[in-house]
Amino acid sequence: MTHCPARGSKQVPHAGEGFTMPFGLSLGQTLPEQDERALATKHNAALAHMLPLWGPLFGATVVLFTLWDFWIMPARIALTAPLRLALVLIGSIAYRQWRLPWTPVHRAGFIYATHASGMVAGAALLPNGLLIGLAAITATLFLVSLVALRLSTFVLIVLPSTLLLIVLGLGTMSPYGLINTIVLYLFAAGIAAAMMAVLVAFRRQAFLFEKQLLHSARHDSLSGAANRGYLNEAGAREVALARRHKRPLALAMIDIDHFKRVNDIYGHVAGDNVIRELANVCRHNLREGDLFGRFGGEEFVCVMPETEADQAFACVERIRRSIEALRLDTGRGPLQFTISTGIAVLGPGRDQWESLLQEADDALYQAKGGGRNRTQVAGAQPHDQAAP
Ligand SMILES: Nc1nc2c(ncn2[C@@H]2O[C@H](COP(=O)(O)OP(=O)(O)OP(=O)(O)O)[C@@H](O)[C@H]2O)c(=O)[nH]1
Repeated sequence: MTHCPARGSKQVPHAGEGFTMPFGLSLGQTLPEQDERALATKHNAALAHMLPLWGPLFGATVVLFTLWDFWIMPARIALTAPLRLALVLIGSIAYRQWRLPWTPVHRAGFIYATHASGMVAGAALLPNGLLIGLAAITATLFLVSLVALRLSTFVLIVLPSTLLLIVLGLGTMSPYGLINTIVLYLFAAGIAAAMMAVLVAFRRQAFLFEKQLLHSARHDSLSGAANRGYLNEAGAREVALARRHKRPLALAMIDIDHFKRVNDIYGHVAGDNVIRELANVCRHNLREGDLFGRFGGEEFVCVMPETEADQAFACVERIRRSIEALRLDTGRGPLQFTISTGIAVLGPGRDQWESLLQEADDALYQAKGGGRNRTQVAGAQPHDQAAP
């Protein structure tokens, strides 16, 4: 048995420190690896929605630029138009997923790189064209700040068109014009990269807020366990999965004995501490894949996938003995308490969430009737299972 906190009882992890900005934004802040991955997945999904808009957007810029080429130098249109068209066609490969292992970030990056390179290459064929090309890729550069989540991705996306701008500028511009162009371009790229950093900080903050909200909506604030709504939702899912794959699953319903008396004698603050302590002991004894939730006032439910009746019994008995050995300090003297538990396992006639709960509740009732401070497995002989 591992000692990882059970599911349904996890706390929201804090993000790594970063440089704090106005609005509480933290630049350079890092989230735990799992959260970074979840954020990237969300970002990719949003980008996948945005990608179809890029086609008409870039298509319109290419048409505008071709008209511009025609106006500036009609004689060169036979050169510039096919060049731009070729790069646009290459870029349009990325509008489809095909069967390539590329994410929407890769696809958006590829589209930007080919279209921006098309703008630069076409512009270089016109007199003073690179200046116009510079303005065009500067404008589209800001799209990259929406796409990239890391500076390295940003650099990788803008690198091809940047290199092309420098190489073609070396061949077609005066040194003075080239330096001006590069300085202006780097300035724009720097602003776009800074925008990217701020947007990423916003995204991380929104991600954390959403996660905290979701955690509060699903968990009980006193014990930190899953609340009844989430317990029912996640528990029913576990039962359906176990039923489908014909895997064992055990459900334990734990109830504090004579809790009303605890409240009456030691007060409600001590009663609340009892609930917290019980939740801590359960969390400590359950597996990471187990689900732990507060079913009602002083009643908790543990859903243990891949667990047979005897394993569930051993686990619950460990919890029961730990609780029995606890001494809590209260203003009215030391407090000891005990628990009773009913266990039900997935099987014929109890293969639904509700029927399992009912079985466990009946077994709990039996445990209470048998004298409390004991564990009862549904369908088993009380004397086999009861605590000595
Ligand atoms: N301190 C505190 N008390 C609670 C909380 N939720 C429920 N209770 C109390 O828990 C008590 C439950 O009492 P009963 O349902 O009579 O059960 P019991 O006294 O534990 O008796 P048995 O279950 O038969 O052993 C009630 O007095 C509730 O007010 C809570 O969050 N904090």
